[in-house]
Amino acid sequence: MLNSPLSPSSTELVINVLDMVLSEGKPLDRAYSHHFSGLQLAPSEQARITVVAGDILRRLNLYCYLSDVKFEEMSRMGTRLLNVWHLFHELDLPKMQYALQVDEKEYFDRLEKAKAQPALWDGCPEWLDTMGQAQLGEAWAKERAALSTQPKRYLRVNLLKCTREELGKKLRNEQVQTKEVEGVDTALEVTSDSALFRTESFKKGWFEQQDAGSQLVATAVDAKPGMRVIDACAGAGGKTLSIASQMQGKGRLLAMDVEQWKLDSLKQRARRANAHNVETRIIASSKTIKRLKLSADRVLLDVPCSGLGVLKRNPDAKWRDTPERLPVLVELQKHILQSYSRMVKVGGILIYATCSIMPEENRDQIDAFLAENEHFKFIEDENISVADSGFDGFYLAKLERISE
Ligand SMILES: C[S@@+](CC[C@H](N)C(=O)[O-])C[C@H]1O[C@@H](n2cnc3c(N)ncnc32)[C@H](O)[C@@H]1O
Repeated sequence: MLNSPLSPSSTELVINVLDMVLSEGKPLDRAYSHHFSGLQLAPSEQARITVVAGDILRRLNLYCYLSDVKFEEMSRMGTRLLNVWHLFHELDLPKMQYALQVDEKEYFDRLEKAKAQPALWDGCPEWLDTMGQAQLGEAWAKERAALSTQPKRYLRVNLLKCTREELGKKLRNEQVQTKEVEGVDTALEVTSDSALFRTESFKKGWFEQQDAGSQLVATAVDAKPGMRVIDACAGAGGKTLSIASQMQGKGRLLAMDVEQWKLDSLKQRARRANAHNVETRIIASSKTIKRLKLSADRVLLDVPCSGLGVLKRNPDAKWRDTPERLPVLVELQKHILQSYSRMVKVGGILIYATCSIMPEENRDQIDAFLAENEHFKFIEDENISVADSGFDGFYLAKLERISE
């Protein structure tokens, strides 16, 4: 975690970030950019602040319990929570001038009680623990624990511009230390606290930051040069760019979404990456899909989902989300599968993916789709487990269209 306490000013920044997320409901990355803008923080100090804020959000209920602070009291009581965080990680307390002190006896009593409550220990809200237990049974406990750990930073090498070895070497010259990720040919893990986006390698489009699990999903598309490929829920193009590099710039890659601003950002990233065969198209109505009937060799449906596989990276989501959102998402996923699968041509492959680890969004969807749809044959699926892989959690299934 850290090997020395935060400075008083960094402690205050952490409290402000937490307050913005918890009281104003702002996403964590927005709170960081708001509070970091205009400050000349060294990249290493910025990294320390994000490590602490991220860890607190991953186990917010635990730290709140240990410090007897409520989520909504962060601006008034945050100094006590931060003191408890330091105590928990066996660090000296930060030297804040006006901090609320910790009653150490009370803290150690609470610590013992917390150890006997695994879900609290893993920073899991009750609704999520109930859901995980119901959907994953015995496998849930290890996923829950893994979701409370600090995520690693991964890069995807842009093979349109360089090899993984070349990227590693260039980054080393720019004081960024990396190591190759076993089993994911396109991935490097960043092992230093460097500011990645200021590097020349980034500006030249040699890499994108992308979790290794997400890279595995994109690799499963297995797009070949010359194919017609559709990425139908492309967002800002994390997977589109990876598919573009599989295609070596040859063939047609159509990136679609319902949000134009995401496609605009995708276009910009595609230019930087030299991904010239990417075309974007907004999904304005069902006609956009109908016009592409039976047209694609590969269709990736990286559907909107609960994001419960990526909570290490987006820990603020579990304090905003509610269980009521899941059935709505499941219906939308069902609709997308039914409707967008029409774009796959006979002999073509449909790849369904989520960044969730819940079977209801994953294999259950595929089983229900296949039960109603004789035109597709199941090829394989994969659960990318947070606990087993160390990456974010994903699901992917591959289906082949066998008839019109
Ligand atoms: C999981 S995200 C995609 C992430 C993206 N593939 C990536 O790798 O960066 C799901 C995307 O689906 C889009 N979406 C939501 N409803 C949709 C719909 N009905 N049709 C197509 N895309 C939709 C969202 O805007 C969002 O960008």
